[in-house]
Amino acid sequence: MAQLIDGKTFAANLRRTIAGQVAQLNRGHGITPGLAVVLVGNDPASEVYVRNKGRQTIEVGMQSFEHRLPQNTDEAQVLDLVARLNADPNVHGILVQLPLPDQINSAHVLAAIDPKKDVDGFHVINAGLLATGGKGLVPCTPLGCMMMLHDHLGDLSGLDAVVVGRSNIVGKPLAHLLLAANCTVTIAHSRSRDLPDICRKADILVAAVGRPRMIKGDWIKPGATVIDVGINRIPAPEKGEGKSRLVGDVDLASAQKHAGAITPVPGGVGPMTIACLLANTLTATCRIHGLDPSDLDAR
Ligand SMILES: Nc1nc2c(c(=O)[nH]1)N[C@@H](CN(C=O)c1ccc(C(=O)N[C@@H](CCC(=O)O)C(=O)O)cc1)CN2
Repeated sequence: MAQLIDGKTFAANLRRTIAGQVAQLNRGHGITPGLAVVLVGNDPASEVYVRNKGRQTIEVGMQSFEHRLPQNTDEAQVLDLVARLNADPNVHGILVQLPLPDQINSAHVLAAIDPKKDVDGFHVINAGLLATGGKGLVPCTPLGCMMMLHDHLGDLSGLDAVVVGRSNIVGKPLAHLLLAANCTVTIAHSRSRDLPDICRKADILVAAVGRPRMIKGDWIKPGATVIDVGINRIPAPEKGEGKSRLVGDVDLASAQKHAGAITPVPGGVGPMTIACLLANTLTATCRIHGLDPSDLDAR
């Protein structure tokens, strides 16, 4: 039976470390990191994520600035807010919660964020720095996946990694991070031919395709480490009428019989996303103030 990689505990430990580093930054330099989160509209899942981000930001000792705009906000209004946040010296990190309402072009908004404050790591400058081995800000979910992989496997050099999914937010940045860690990386997707066979070659299998329970146990190499990034809400009539449950992109029950270790959904990669957002905010704060984040005590 596969070991379950506990993202909740991992994230809690990371937040404890970050809280210590924030206190250190505050004591030593009089700096308090500030994170601004922009939520446009009333998507129920986004509401929950933004609330959790605000709460956890405060818990680690950072300042939280929450900006809620109505569903009918136009692009110019969001761009105006981003410009003000770019110029605000108390704000070190800016995050615009996705998805945005249809009338707003996300690419325009993400491009308007100062890359130094882009704690989501979605700006093309940060994407380019990641692709070319530079020192930018790395998207939170892939960063969390790498932390869990290093913790579980140590050195990843020479391992075969298959990433199923090619999004700009997860699949592509994670492929770059795995490559930088000396893995042999294959990016596959829903249209890849012989997807089960491609997956069976993986020592590290990452599922980020957005299709509930698509990856079956017999697609997994015995003993492989499986990272399930999927967050899919499916109907759960057994819990009562109109109820739903969260499942990943991997069929956990069958995967557990083949994998060596696997991240569950919920409780795997998800909690690491917000913890890594806080880590990125700390990194951004240090860099903006000309400090080296690695000088902070990581205990
Ligand atoms: N600007 C961004 N927008 C979005 C991102 C992002 O990284 N930046 N990612 C997702 C949503 N997201 C954070 O924003 C996020 C998703 C899931 C979780 C999480 O902890 N999931 C839990 C389950 C929570 C639940 O019960 O619903 C888990 O997997 O255990 C945190 C953050 C899209 N938008």
